[in-house]
Amino acid sequence: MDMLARTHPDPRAGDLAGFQPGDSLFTAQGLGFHGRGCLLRAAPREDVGACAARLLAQADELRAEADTSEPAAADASAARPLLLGLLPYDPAGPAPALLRVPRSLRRIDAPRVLPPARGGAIRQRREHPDQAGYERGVSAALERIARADGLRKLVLSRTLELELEHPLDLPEVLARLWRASPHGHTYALPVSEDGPDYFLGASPELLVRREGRRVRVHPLAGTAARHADATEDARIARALLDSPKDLLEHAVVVEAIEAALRPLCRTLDIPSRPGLTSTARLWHLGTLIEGELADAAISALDLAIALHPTPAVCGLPTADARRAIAALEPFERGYFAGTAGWCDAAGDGAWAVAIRCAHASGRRLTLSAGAGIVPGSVPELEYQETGNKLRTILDALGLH
Ligand SMILES: C=C(O[C@@H]1C=C(C(=O)O)C=C[C@H]1O)C(=O)O
Repeated sequence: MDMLARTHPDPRAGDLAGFQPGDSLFTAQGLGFHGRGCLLRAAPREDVGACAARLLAQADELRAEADTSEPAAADASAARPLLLGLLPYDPAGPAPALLRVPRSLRRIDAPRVLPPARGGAIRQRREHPDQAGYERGVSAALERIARADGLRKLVLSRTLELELEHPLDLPEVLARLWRASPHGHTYALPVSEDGPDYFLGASPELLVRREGRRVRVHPLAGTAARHADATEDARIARALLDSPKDLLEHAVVVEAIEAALRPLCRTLDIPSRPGLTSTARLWHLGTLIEGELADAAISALDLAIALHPTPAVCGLPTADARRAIAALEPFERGYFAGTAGWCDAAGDGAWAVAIRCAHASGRRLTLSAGAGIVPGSVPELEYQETGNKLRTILDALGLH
């Protein structure tokens, strides 16, 4: 019985060369899950938490049935059913939550495919909104915050729409993304039934990881562009650690995460000041928060739902920021600023904030990036910051 095929028939195990349209990928800290096919999936509009529990319980039952009729699995890791998922920024928006228990799953520990030195070419590009439109949006956001009716921060984003010479070559592009950020989270999930549309990216930001009762969250907020000269780069990093505007942007995120986690944890360790996290192009303020769950029944996905969206991608208070973003951004975020990750039947898992990403549909690609707006934000600098974030994903995709 082939209800839960244990490994892909592809002989090149461990190699992304076997990645096919319709497959899913999520990697975190050098460990990747490559899923193929779909054994079980969420029903449209089903409650995400309840649905995940139902899918994993069903997958467990199917595994138990398969166990009685099949020899023991060669890959012990496959014995625990696991779902790969992508949740949209707005749970009430048009993009549905995607949760899938893959028909077969394998663990891969390195991309191995060698991407060519040069990537794909861009035929057309359009910024939406354009620079003037984005900067007007930042000014309008600052006015809303200055009204002193409660809104303290909002994250305003923009998109870059591209038409490419050729559709993305997925194995190549995923290897490129993974290599570009080996310590981050590389993800690629099909957003259509048969797999031609993908949402993919390489996020430096961990929304939440759960291992048993241990919980880890690593929010990033507050950004500065890096410099090629090492002395200047170090000066920029020190200045970021002392920037009142960036410290405020960051503190708001930590405050919201503490409010969400405190009731769920019996211990919670929150450093009093942020540290630094770097990517190839950017410095970020980051705070590593660790805790111990009060109730081991709370899964990684439950935690992701409780935390999402943090003010790193939305704002504070959340409901006010959501409304302001809907009024000021002239596009639907879809899966951008949502979360991508995995969860197993024991409740363990990891979810990344879905940023530094692209929605790919044939030769069309939509990239999105946002920046936190607080008192002291300067419209032109926020435009540049979102440009640096967009360049990160363009570089990682090998586009020029
Ligand atoms: C919203 C994005 O990034 C988030 C916003 C940041 C900021 O405003 O400084 C930094 C890291 C991320 O939490 C993005 O990359 O699009």
